[in-house]
Amino acid sequence: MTQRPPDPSAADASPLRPPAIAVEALTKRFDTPGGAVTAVDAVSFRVARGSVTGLLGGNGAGKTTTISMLLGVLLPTAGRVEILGVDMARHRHAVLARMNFSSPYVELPHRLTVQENLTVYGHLYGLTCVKKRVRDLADQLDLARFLNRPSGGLSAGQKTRVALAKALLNEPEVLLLDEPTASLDPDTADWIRRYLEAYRARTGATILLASHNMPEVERLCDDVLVMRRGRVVDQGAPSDLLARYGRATLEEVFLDIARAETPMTERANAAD
Ligand SMILES: Nc1ncnc2c1ncn2[C@@H]1O[C@H](COP(=O)(O)OP(=O)(O)OP(=O)(O)O)[C@@H](O)[C@H]1O
Repeated sequence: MTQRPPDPSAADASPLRPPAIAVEALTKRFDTPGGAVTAVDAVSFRVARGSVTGLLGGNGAGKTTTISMLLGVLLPTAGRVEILGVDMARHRHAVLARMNFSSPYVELPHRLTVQENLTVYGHLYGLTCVKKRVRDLADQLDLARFLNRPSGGLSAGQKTRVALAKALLNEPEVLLLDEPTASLDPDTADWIRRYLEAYRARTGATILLASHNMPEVERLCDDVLVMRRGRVVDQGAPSDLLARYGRATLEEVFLDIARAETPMTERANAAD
């Protein structure tokens, strides 16, 4: 496991290095019996290296579909994704070892124990000291007592922690997290947030985090992307969004955007 130097007090938006994530006109349409559904509609955004960026949006806004396309597990209908400067459509395998994800919607094989699951993934990721890495992560994420239990028999919160351990096996430079603290009790959720903060501080990793938990986003994120009906309708630092909407909390900003007929950015663009 290569140890990167502790990075960043701040995200690296240097124009000389490609951003961690660059997305251009990304679109996903699903054909359904009821007609085509445009889940992601010509979305463009960048995520700076070393940042923790929140991906917000109401149910069905397109967050999971976007993350799936960033991972390359879902093919875009149109548009382009670059991760760490690598075109995912053409050279996905050159960058997969440097990224990882966790999602409550992707379950690990139920019958395998936690230890077996993490070991299989460790080998898939080509780690050299799988046993030690699994032991270390089990210690860090307080999973040691679950290692010999079948993954399918764990509680939702325990599964979330195992999924995070799986996502950290290869010490990714780009970590995509879909609702990482969903179904965790407040104490465990707080512990996971501290873990992610420490992980970012130690490794300089970039984290893109879809979340419905606004205090979590305010605490963890340097930058926020807000999706609505498949489009990115606003982006900025939490403090910028609070100032722009004249609100005290991100929750209020979220409600303003969710309930607006036309979000503020679209109104501004229309006026240009
Ligand atoms: N495989 C699919 N086939 C058809 N429609 C889909 C498919 N996957 C997603 N959708 C639709 O695409 C839209 C975006 O879904 P997505 O899961 O990306 O939203 P989300 O922002 O992650 O929502 P949530 O917060 O509820 O998890 C929704 O209207 C959803 O019904």
